[in-house]
Amino acid sequence: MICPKRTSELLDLHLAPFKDKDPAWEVGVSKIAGRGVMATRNLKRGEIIFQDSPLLIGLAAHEEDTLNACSVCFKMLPDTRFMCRQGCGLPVCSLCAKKKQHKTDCDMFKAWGSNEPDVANSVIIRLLCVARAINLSKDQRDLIYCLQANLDNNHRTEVRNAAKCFKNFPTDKKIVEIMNRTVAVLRTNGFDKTTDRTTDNQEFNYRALYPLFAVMNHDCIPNSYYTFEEKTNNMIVRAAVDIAEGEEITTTYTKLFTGNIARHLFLKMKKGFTCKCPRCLDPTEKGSFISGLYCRDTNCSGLVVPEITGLPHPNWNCLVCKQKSTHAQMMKSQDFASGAINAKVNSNSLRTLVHYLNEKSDSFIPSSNYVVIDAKLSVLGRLAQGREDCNEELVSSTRLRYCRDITQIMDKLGLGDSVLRTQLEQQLHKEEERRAKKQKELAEKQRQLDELEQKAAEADKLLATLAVADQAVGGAGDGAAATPAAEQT
Ligand SMILES: C[S@@+](CC[C@H](N)C(=O)[O-])C[C@H]1O[C@@H](n2cnc3c(N)ncnc32)[C@H](O)[C@@H]1O
Repeated sequence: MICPKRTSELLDLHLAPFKDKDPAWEVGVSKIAGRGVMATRNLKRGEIIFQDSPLLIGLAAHEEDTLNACSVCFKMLPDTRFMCRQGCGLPVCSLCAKKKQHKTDCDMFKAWGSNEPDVANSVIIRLLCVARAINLSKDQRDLIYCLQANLDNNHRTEVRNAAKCFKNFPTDKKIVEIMNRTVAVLRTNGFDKTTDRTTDNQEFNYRALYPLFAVMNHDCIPNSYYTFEEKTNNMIVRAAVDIAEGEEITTTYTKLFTGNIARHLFLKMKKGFTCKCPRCLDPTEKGSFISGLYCRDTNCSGLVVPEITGLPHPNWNCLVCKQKSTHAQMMKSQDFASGAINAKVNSNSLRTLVHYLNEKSDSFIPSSNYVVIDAKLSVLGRLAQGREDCNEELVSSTRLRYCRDITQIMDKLGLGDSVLRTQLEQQLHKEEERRAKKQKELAEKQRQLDELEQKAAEADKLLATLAVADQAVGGAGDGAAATPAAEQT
């Protein structure tokens, strides 16, 4: 393990513009693994713990991505003429083309000589984040070297493949080693993520290295969560729950709603470790039954969970009738359910999907299963876009029901705050407010109706009285008229 003190010194230099005078964190020896980030005082849920800025950042440029995003500001560019006119092989906007960052990138890639400088090549564009490490200061580079790098067999492939795209790719061992090391550090600690920018409403994929975040260990129920500052791409880490002084601040490297086995496989294959957090050690995942399936015995309504956690192919056990099933048997049920639900998710009609989730899927997959949760999240996402052809009542009831279902599962898991929880709570709040407002309007309409009815009843009553009076007067009149007439005759 690299000394936490040296890591702290280098992090202090990197974070100098943002670091509090009295930071709420320090790098220390972790009980989970190697170094970790520790709380230096009690932290309240929601409190900012630290701000981290990217030491390296660049476009993710996956093969399937559109490549017309600026390599400096990441803004999407028009489909044509987005490549640098200097022939470096990088996409850049006209504003950023004049910036120092691009000049450095451009000089480096021009010297390497892209084979096809006018064609956007995902391998070249993706390499930029890695290649930027070459031009960092010594302290910054030391910080990269200070971070954990899982040196698996594949970490050299990226640079090797990129080398084929240039005529004069560096052969200097030191430079190639910096790039290979950076790839390994990025793979162990980096971010490869999609972001939706709210201001320009554009989505872009980037890869980045946030060095303080890179020292945070994983827990499947993390006690912190992060958001990004749009302008700077800085990361803001907040407490997801109250955290006591001395406690380790953890994050999650996986999606919150992945089942035990999928999380285990991802962490083992991609991050090289086996998680032993309480959620991972509990086959029911804290009673949330996220991976739970129905018993194969049609006469039993029990839930089936893995017998032992931490295995890629465990046997499964029914919690009611105790029948054992093999992993292959249970995966058949899971695959069938996933296939059926995902087919509906990918079909065009939201109404069909909602009907299926509300009325049909419960007969073959428990509503706690991650496939159902994912499908409900997809429905909520589509409703948020507001483009679906659904009536108001369906939108409202679905939103309320799914937000409640998902927050309930989060509560069972013991998950504190997160970006997702905030979004769900906002949607719930908005929907509840809308419903309350509608009910108030309905009550007001009812009151007005009652008032009108009352007035109408009063008017009827009055009319009836008048009619009676009229009749009485009419009757008396007839008599009165008769008399004088009689008198006249
Ligand atoms: C981003 S680094 C975290 C910081 C790391 N502990 C260090 O000393 O630099 C990720 C690596 O930390 C280790 N790690 C993180 N969380 C872990 C956990 N829950 N259990 C075991 N190892 C973990 C794994 O080796 C993983 O590849």
